[in-house]
Amino acid sequence: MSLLVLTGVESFYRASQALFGVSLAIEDGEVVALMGRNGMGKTTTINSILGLVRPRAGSIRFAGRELAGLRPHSIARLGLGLVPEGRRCFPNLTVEENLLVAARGNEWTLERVTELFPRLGERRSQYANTLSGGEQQMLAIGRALMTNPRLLILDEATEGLAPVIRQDIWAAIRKLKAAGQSILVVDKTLSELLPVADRCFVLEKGATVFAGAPEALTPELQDRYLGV
Ligand SMILES: Nc1ncnc2c1ncn2[C@@H]1O[C@H](COP(=O)(O)OP(=O)(O)OP(=O)(O)O)[C@@H](O)[C@H]1O
Repeated sequence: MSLLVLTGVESFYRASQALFGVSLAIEDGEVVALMGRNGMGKTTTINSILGLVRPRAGSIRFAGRELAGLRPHSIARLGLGLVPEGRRCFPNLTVEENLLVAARGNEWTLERVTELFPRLGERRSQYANTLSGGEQQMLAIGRALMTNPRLLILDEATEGLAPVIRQDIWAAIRKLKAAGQSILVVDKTLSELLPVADRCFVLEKGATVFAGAPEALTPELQDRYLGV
């Protein structure tokens, strides 16, 4: 059984339709890339999975369960861990407190997160608002992992960060993949994303227009669907 399956999802913001038929599937342990130019519906797809936007048509099944009608907190509890665009941590809690308040389950611990991101270990008693942008992003990923998600969702996790920090984050994503973590990634850095992805889905105007292995996403297709 697939971990996550979207079939013909249509979502709206009030009267304005944003998704016109998004279909995608993620198997357990896969890293899946969700791609497309700005405004094509990637974040709306993620919001639809999480129940933050209610689809009006189509189906979203997570671990065999239809998510339609469930509230966002119930959906999150089924095992979805989001790292949102623009990293949200508690500014007035320390790194350690930020991680501990997110903890649910016992596979991911403070120790494991700080092993993945040693910088967080070095700064464990620092307040989150004193961290650099990259460190806050690592903390946001650490917080999502502390919930022990069956599926980790990264929405533009490397956007706007210094190159050396982006490399740390990609290295962490590769380690998570090697550990068998299922991940849905939205990111514009194709040179990092394509080698780590098992499968890619490309959205155009709110619909899935490509589904396949990263090797099948030829330079021509990249140009057609992702070029500026
Ligand atoms: N809160 C909102 N209210 C109304 N329309 C919205 C809202 N959020 C997004 N949209 C519209 O929905 C469509 C899809 O946007 P979405 O943010 O999902 O795209 P995206 O692929 O994630 O783009 P980006 O890379 O810019 O984040 C766009 O036409 C956008 O203008």
